[in-house]
Formats: sequence, structure tokens, C-alpha cells
Amino acid sequence: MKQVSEPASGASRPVATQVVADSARPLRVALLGNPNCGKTALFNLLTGSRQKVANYAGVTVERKEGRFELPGGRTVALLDLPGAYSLNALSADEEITRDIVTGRRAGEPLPDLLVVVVDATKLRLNLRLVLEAQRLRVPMVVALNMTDMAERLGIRVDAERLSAELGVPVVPTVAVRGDGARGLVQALQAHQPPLIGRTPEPAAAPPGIADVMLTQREVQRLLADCVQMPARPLARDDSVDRVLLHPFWGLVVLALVLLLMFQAVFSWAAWPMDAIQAGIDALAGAVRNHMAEGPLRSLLADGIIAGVGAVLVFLPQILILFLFILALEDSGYLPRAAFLLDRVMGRVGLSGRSFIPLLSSFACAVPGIMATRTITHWRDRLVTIMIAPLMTCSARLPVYALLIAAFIPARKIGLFNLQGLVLLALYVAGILAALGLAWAYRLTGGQVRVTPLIMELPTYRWPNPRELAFGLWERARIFLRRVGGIILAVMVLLWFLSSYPAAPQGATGAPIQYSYAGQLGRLIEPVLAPIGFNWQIAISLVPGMAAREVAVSALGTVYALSGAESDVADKLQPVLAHSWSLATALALLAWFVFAPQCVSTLVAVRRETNGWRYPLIMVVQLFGLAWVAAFITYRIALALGAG
Ligand SMILES: Nc1nc2c(ncn2[C@@H]2O[C@H](COP(=O)(O)OP(=O)(O)OP(=O)(O)O)[C@@H](O)[C@H]2O)c(=O)[nH]1
Ligand SMILES: [Mg+2]
Repeated sequence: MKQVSEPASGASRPVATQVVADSARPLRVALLGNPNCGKTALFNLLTGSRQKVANYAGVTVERKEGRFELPGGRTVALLDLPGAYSLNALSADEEITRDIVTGRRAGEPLPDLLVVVVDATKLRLNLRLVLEAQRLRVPMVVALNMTDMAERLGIRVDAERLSAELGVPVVPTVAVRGDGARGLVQALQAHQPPLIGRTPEPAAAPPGIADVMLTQREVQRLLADCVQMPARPLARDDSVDRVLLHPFWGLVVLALVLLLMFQAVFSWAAWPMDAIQAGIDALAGAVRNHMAEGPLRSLLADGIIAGVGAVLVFLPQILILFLFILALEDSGYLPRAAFLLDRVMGRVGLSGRSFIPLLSSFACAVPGIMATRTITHWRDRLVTIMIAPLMTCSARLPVYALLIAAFIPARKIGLFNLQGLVLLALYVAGILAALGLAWAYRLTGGQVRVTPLIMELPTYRWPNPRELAFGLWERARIFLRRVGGIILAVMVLLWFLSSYPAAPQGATGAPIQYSYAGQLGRLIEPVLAPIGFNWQIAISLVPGMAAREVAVSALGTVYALSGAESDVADKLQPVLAHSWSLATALALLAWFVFAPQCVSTLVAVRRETNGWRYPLIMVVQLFGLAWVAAFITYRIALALGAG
């Protein structure tokens, strides 16, 4: 990925060097456009980056920069920006866009050129922003994107005529096709503006109703002159929406989609998981057979292979989950689900606007928390941030999957697999907990405003197989990088803390009990004993704060080091099933529904709320809830005889 950060503008440099530097500096180009018109797809195509592209409004919420070269050798520094309906920003992400294209952002020079991206199938809406951008007096090129869709729908746009009317170049593009930006590159090559380091125009007053009417009339005129609409508009989306947005059938379809997703996570992943497990077993066996007993063998077998291997096995399940998430994101279904759930969410004081940030949190709470920038109202945004970590992130999947595989029989119940149902129940528990917490905030937050949900419904599209494959590859890379990076590092550290100091002479228990980690585990144990956790669990929860999957790795290592038999590493499931009661396992699952979040989540919350207050509240709140939930689960399970 060619991400580079913009150097701060050199205000204090001597003038002579500034001129030289400026003539050699890259051309600064910013992508401006309505949400979901294909800016990021175009950005990726031009710069070779892999920023997130999805079929709903509000995917990009921060500025991203990438570079590429024009045929003449000139470097372009391209900025991808959050989508905006107008330059009168309503939400935090639109503000970023407004400030950058008007030169109001500190340390960010005004772009030399704007590429205003428009969706050719939605010109009535998109042209307004073009007219607004023209008033900024920055040179611009219009990219008429989605021309493939327009053609399919029978919409004919006369680009030359539009260009003549607007007085700026208008080039057709197809951002999802390999050569879809060739015309745009040629236009940039031909229309390089002089690099004069523009100064921003003074901020204009927000447009009055008269301005809006004027713009609207101008759009009408342009449409009449340059665009030919099909005689009979296609109504495919409408008929699909009659079912998918139906207050009853819509919910039934949503429930079925989710059910299928969790079934698939368990039933499709079995054989690739077995294959990975076999590989790890073979490796662990080889290390044990070919290396002399000693610290190095223990580090490799008990620390690295047992720990990292325990997490690696879950790659197939994570990829299946993402296959569904990516396909849903690309289909255009997600904002519809937001509408369906708007009423339910309204009951607890949330709006449908929170749906997409919350859904993104299923992948990871960090992008979910950033996606709340699209929520205009601060209090709504804050509540969404506070409940986002309750959505089950993909790092929790290995923990759930391990415990489910160890304790829940793989029985069929009708069409369904019991393990898949339990997994679904855990996700639902997270969602219900989040709704409950939002409701509690509503009770303490005073009056509730009723804000109607206004969101653009994107056109339905079949997910593009190439994009899906790329997306999965990206997820696999992220996961493997975590495994090879933070997880490996924490595991080596944990192995050290669990192996030293060595057991004293004549000790009777497993050596790990005398180690630093063992002592720490014993220290925490009294707090966790009432909820059924032993010291091995206590040890693994601490490194789990760095990355949640580490809890699984840590159990792998802790049991490998504390067990008498040395092949614990590759058989963690049966060891757990043997040494824990069902009540303990259920309590640990309940703990992880609330799972005190990882450090990166807290850092993201700090950044979005500008201080440590909310991250601190979050830690206390989630630890408290996790403890109470585990306690209740443990006691009920014991009472029902699951001890
Ligand atoms: N068929 C077709 N689909 C496109 C084209 N350009 C983008 N898309 C799809 O349109 C959707 C939106 O693309 P993005 O690049 O995420 O849009 P964006 O303008 O960055 O959206 P925000 O970040 O939300 O403002 C994705 O599903 C893309 O795959 C195009 O030229 N043709
Ligand atoms: Mg985008």
C-alpha cells in the first residue's frame, strides 16, 4: 500500500527554497463526491491501495493519501475523502471533507485540483455538489463514474455537452474495471494546473433557500440538456425491497441470513481446520522428536507452536465470517437492515444510523468506533461508541469457537447444528447487552429526541467475486500479521513469565505454579474464584487485553506447561473439557460476551472522544458487567447441576 503522510506545509522555509521545492512537488489532487459514488474505488485503482470499498454511504470517514505517476512522470498526491452531500457539513466526516477542500484544515494546503466524482446513475443528486464545488474556484475535473451501470440502466449522458455547459473537463470512468480510469489519467495529464499554492477563499455564508432553489434549477437544466433517461425506469430494486423492507418478512429474511452465517462458520470450516491442525501437530511432533529437552525446545513447542497454533486453527472460521460480511457490504443490503431495525433501536434511544458502525464492530470495534463519525448528533454518537465493544469482534471468535468445540456437542437439531446455534446465541447476547446498555444510557440521559432516519438506499449489486477474493486475502493477511506479530510477541513473553523462575528444589506442583505468571494468576484468583475461574484462566485473561485471541494461545501455553503429558499443546480442547466444569466454561463464555475490551479499542475511544474520561468509564463498566454476567451464569449453571 502506498500510504504516505503529508509533510506539514513549510511556512517557515526561506522563500528561495520554497520555489524550488514547489516546482518539484507533487500535484495535489483531492477526490470530492457524494457518499457511495465510487471515490475510494477510484482511489484504489489509481494508487494501487486497498482502502475499504463497500456499497453504502459513509464507508470512508477519514482522509487517506496515496501517490501515483502521470504518464509524463509527474507525481500526483491523491487524497481520498469522506463522501459529502454538500459542503455544509452536518457530521464529523463531512467536516473533514469540507475543511480540506476549502483549505480550512490546519497544516493541510489547499488542493491544486479537485476531481469531483459523480455517480452517473444519480446525477440529479450528485450534480448539486459539482455546482457547489465550482464556487470554490479551484481547478476541477468531473469524473462521471459508474458509467457501466448507467449504460445497463439505459441512462445516456452526453459527457461532451455536460463538459461544455459546466466549463470543466468531464470524463467517464468505471472505477471497478482495470482500465476504468484511463480517461481520467489522460485528463489529469492534459489539465495540470499551475502550482501556485492557492489561498483559500473566505468562508462563504451557508446558502439560503434562494441559493438552493437556484442550484436546483441549474441541475434541472443540465439534466434536460445532457442526460437522456430510459423510457421506462427499471423497478427491480423496488420489487426486491417490497420483501426485504417488509416489516415482518424483512425481519424473517434478516434472521435467516444471520442464522445461515453462523451455521456456515461451523459447518464449512471443519475440513480446512482439521488440515491446519494436522500441520501444527506434525510440526510440534517434529520439534519434540528432533530436539533435545531444554528451554529452547520448550519455547518452540510450548510457547510458540502451542500458543500460536491454538489461534491459527481459527483462520478458516474467521474467513467464512468475513465472506458473509463482505458479501453483505457489497450487496447494498446493509442500509436496508438499518431501516428494518430503526424502530427496534429507537426503543432504546438509538437510531438506525448507529446500525452500520455497530455492524462494522463485528469485524473489529476500532473501525466501528471510527464509523460513528457519520452520526450527526453527539450524544447518539457517544452512546454508539460506548456500546460498540459489546458487538462480538472477530478476535473473540477463536475464544468462542474453542470453548464451544470443547463443551458443546456437535449435535443436529433439525436442520441446525447445535454448535452453530450456541455461537449465534453468543452474538445475540452481545447485541442484547448493547441494546440494554444503550437503554440504560437513555434512562440516565434525560429526554430522547425522535430523529427520523434519513439514509440513501444504494442500488443492489451482486458482490464482485474478484473484490470478495481480494477482501478475504486482505483479512487473512491482517490475521496472519496479528498472529506473527503481537500474538507471537505476547506468547514469547508469556512463555518466559510462565517458565521462570524455575520451581524450587523438591517442589511438588507443576513448575508453572512457581513462575511469575503463576504467582500473578494466584494473586488474581480470589477475584475470579466466585465466578468459577481457576488460576490458569486468570493468567490467560491478562495477555488477552493485548489481543483477545491471545487468551486462547495463552490457555494453550499455560496448559502445555502445567500439564503432566507433553502433547497438551495440540489437544487443548479435550484437556479443557477434562479439567473444567461446564459451569466454568459457560461462565467464561459469558465473560467474553462483555470481554473487557482490548487496548486498541480504548485508544480509539480516547481519540474519538478527545480524552481519557470515556475510555475509563468503558473499562470499569465492561469489567463490572463481565464479572456480573459470569457470576450469574456460573451460579445458575451450578444450581442446574453443571458443576
Ligand atoms: N458497477 C460499478 N460499481 C462501482 C463503480 N465504482 C464504484 N462502484 C461500487 O460502488 C460502491 C461504492 O464505492 P466506494 O468506492 O466505496 O464509494 P465512496 O464514494 O468511496 O463511498 P464513501 O466512502 O461512503 O463516500 C462499491 O460497492 C463499489 O464496488 C463503477 O464504476 N461501476
Ligand atoms: Mg470511500
